[in-house]
Amino acid sequence: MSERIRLGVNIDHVATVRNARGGLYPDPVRAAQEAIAAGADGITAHLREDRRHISDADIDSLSAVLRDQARPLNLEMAVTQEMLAIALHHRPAAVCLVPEKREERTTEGGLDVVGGHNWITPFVGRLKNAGSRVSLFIGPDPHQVEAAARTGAAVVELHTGSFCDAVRDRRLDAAAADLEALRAAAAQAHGLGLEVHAGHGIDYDTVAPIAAIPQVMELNIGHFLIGEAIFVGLGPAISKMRELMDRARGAMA
Ligand SMILES: CC(=O)[C@@H](O)[C@H](O)COP(=O)(O)O
Ligand SMILES: NCC(=O)COP(=O)(O)O
Repeated sequence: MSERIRLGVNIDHVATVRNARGGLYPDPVRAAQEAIAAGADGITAHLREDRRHISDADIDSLSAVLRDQARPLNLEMAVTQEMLAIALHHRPAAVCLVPEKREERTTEGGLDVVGGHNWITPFVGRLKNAGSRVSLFIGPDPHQVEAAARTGAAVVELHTGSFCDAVRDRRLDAAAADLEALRAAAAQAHGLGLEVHAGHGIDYDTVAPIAAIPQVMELNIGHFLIGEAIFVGLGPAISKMRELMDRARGAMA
């Protein structure tokens, strides 16, 4: 399996910069349009309960603009009634259910689907009935993968944060173990009929081994690309990430 791997660009941290001063600049919608023009296959935005970056107005605008451009919005959200109502209103192409803790700096772990099965499953059903493709953001844990398949979700997005942190910190044994866990979880999920995505903390140094996992069909990458855009521009940052993804995939063929 060496189909072209999709790139979803997460624009949360364009909104972080905007919110640092208030006002409207830089505009996440413009970032989404420039990301699409640079080759992104879709846009991911995380509407957090505390609205620390992406706002409800951003989601309103992104929904309209991406629908007009026939590009998917992947709305990341917590499993709450508030977020469900927002998702049912916008009916985005994709919804990714993620865990949230108010005190966290960023998403720390994956969704506990094993523990939350009874309330996650009907939540998935409501979103599917509204026409959204539902993804569950989970760690590369075989029990979580199996539970995710039982919810009726179409996709699992594997949390790559532990692997990326280990590579950054040069903890090579931990990185190897994390990569093996990602590979095993991807194969297991695919075998259960789930589409496999991956994301969190991916940068130029970590994208290749993740993109080389044959079952992975989409990467969602944000913080690093927005940071790199400060130095080289969003388009060139995305183009380089795209090239690294395609090279990793091509090496598999
Ligand atoms: C789920 C995930 O890993 C990210 O997409 C998430 O959006 C991270 O949260 P922040 O963007 O707030 O860091
Ligand atoms: N789900 C992962 C995502 O959308 C982007 O995560 P990051 O690259 O901002 O860490």
